[in-house]
Amino acid sequence: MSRLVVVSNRVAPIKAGKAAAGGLAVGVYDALRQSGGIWFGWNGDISADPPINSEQVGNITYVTLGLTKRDYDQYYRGFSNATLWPIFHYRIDLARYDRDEYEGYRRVNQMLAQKLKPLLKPDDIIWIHDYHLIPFAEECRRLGIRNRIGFFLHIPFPPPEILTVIPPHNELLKTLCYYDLIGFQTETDRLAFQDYMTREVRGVIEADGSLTAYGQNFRSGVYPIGVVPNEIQQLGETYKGRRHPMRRTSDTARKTIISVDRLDYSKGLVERFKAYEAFLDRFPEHRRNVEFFQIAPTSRSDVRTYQSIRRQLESEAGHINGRLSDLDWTPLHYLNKSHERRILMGLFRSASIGFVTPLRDGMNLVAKEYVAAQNPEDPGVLVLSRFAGAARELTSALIVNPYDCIGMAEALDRALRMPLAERRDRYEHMMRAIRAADLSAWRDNFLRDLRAFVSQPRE
Ligand SMILES: O=P(O)(O)OC[C@H]1O[C@H](O[C@H]2O[C@H](CO)[C@@H](O)[C@H](O)[C@H]2O)[C@H](O)[C@@H](O)[C@@H]1O
Ligand SMILES: O=c1ccn([C@@H]2O[C@H](COP(=O)(O)OP(=O)(O)O)[C@@H](O)[C@H]2O)c(=O)[nH]1
Repeated sequence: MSRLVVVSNRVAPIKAGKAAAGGLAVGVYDALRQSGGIWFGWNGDISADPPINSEQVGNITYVTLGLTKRDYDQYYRGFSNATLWPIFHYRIDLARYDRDEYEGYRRVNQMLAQKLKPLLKPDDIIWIHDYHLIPFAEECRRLGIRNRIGFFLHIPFPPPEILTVIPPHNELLKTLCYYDLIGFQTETDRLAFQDYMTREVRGVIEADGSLTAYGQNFRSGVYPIGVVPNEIQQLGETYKGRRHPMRRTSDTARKTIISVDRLDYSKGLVERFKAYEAFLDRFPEHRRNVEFFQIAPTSRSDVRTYQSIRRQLESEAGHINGRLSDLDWTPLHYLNKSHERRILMGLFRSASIGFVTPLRDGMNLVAKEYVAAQNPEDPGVLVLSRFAGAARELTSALIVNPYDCIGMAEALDRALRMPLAERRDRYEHMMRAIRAADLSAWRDNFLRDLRAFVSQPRE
C-alpha cells in the first residue's frame, strides 16, 4: 500500500494529551495514527529563518516548519483568515482583500510545495487539507510532482454570488482544478462548487460524473468528517476529575448546558448568549435549576474581527451574570481556556444539553462528540444549528435557527423537559448516523476514491 502524506496548515501538537482546539487537527491526527505516514505543515511558530524539523512519534513522521513574520501576516492572518475564512462562512461584511496578502498566500504555498518535494516517493498519496492550501497542487504540478493529490475542504463552500466577491476568484479556483479529487463536508458545499465551475467558467460535467474545467479533469465528492465513537464513549465514562463542575444527580439537582467552540464569530456565540438570557427570562422556572458552561479558547486573536467578538462576548457574559446571578447561583460560566479532550468528553457526558449553534460551520465535531459521549441509558439532548454541516446527519437533534433567539430559548426549554423515552430514541438515531459515518469512513472513502480515479492524462 502506498504511503500517506498529509499536508495541512495546522499540525496537531505532537505531545500526547495536549489540547488541540480545532477539528482539523483532531480529525487528521486520528485518521493518520491508524495508517501512519508523514504529516507536513506549519509548527505554529514565527521565526526569522525557520528551520525544518522532522520528528517520529509512533507511526507518524511530523515534518514541520515555522513561518517568517511576513509570511504569517500575509498568508495566515491575512488572506487565509481575513479574506477566505469570512467569505467561505458567508460573512462578506467581515472580509477584506489586500493584493499583497494574496501574493503572500501564493508565495507560501509555493514555498511549502518546494520543501515537501524532496520528501516524496513516486507512489505516495498526497492529501491536502483546507483553505490555506488551495493552490498547493498547482505548485506541485509546476515542480513536476506527478503523484495522486487530493484536497479536502473542512469549511463550507459558499454560493458563487458570495465567492466572486474575492477579486482573484477565477485564478484561485483555477488552481483547485489541479487536484485529482476535491472533497467537501456536505452535498450543499459540493453543489455550490459545481455551480461555480459550470456557470462561472463553463466547466463540463462528464458522463462519469467527473468535471473538466480549465483544461483539467478531476472529481468531487462528499466525505463528512466523523469521530471515533467508542473512544469518546470510554473517555466520557472514565473522566471523573475532582474538579468536575457538573454532577447530574449527586451533589445537586442542577442541570447543565454545555458549549465548546473556538472563540470565532462563525460559531454564533453572541446570539447563543442572548438566547440563553431569553430562555431564563421566558421560562423563569428554570432559573437556579440550570447552569450554562461555555468553553471558548481564544483563536486567531491577532485578527481584528476576533478581537471584537471577544469584547462583545465579555460584555454579554458580564451583563447576564450581573443581572441574574445570586449568591448561590451563577447562570453562565464563560471560560476562555482550552481543555484536554478527556476532560471535555467527561463534561459532555454529564451535561443535559449540548448547545451547538454556529451561524455557519463546515461540520462541527463537537456536535458529534457530545452525542457519542452520552450515557445510552440517560442521554442528554443536542440542540443544533441548521447551519452546521453536522445537521445533515444528526437530524434527530433539536434543530434550531441561530438567528432566532426565541426559537433557541424554546428549544432549551423543550430539551430540559424532554421525557427519557424521547431522549433515548433521538440518541439512538443519532448514534446510528455517527457510527455509519465515523472517522475511518471519512478517511477510507476519500482515499479509496483518490486511488481509484483515473483522470485524463495531464500535460
Ligand atoms: O488552525 P486554526 O486557525 O487555529 O483553526 C482551527 C481549525 O479550524 C477550522 O476547523 C474546521 O474543521 C473541522 C473538522 O473538519 C470542522 O468540523 C469545522 O467545522 C471547521 O471549522 C479550520 O477549518 C481548520 O483549518 C483549523 O485548523
Ligand atoms: O478546549 C478545547 C476546545 C475544543 N477541542 C476540540 O477541538 C475540536 C473542534 O472542532 P470543531 O469541528 O467543533 O470546530 P473547529 O474549531 O474545527 O472549527 C473538537 O474535536 C473539540 O473536542 C479541544 O480539544 N479542546
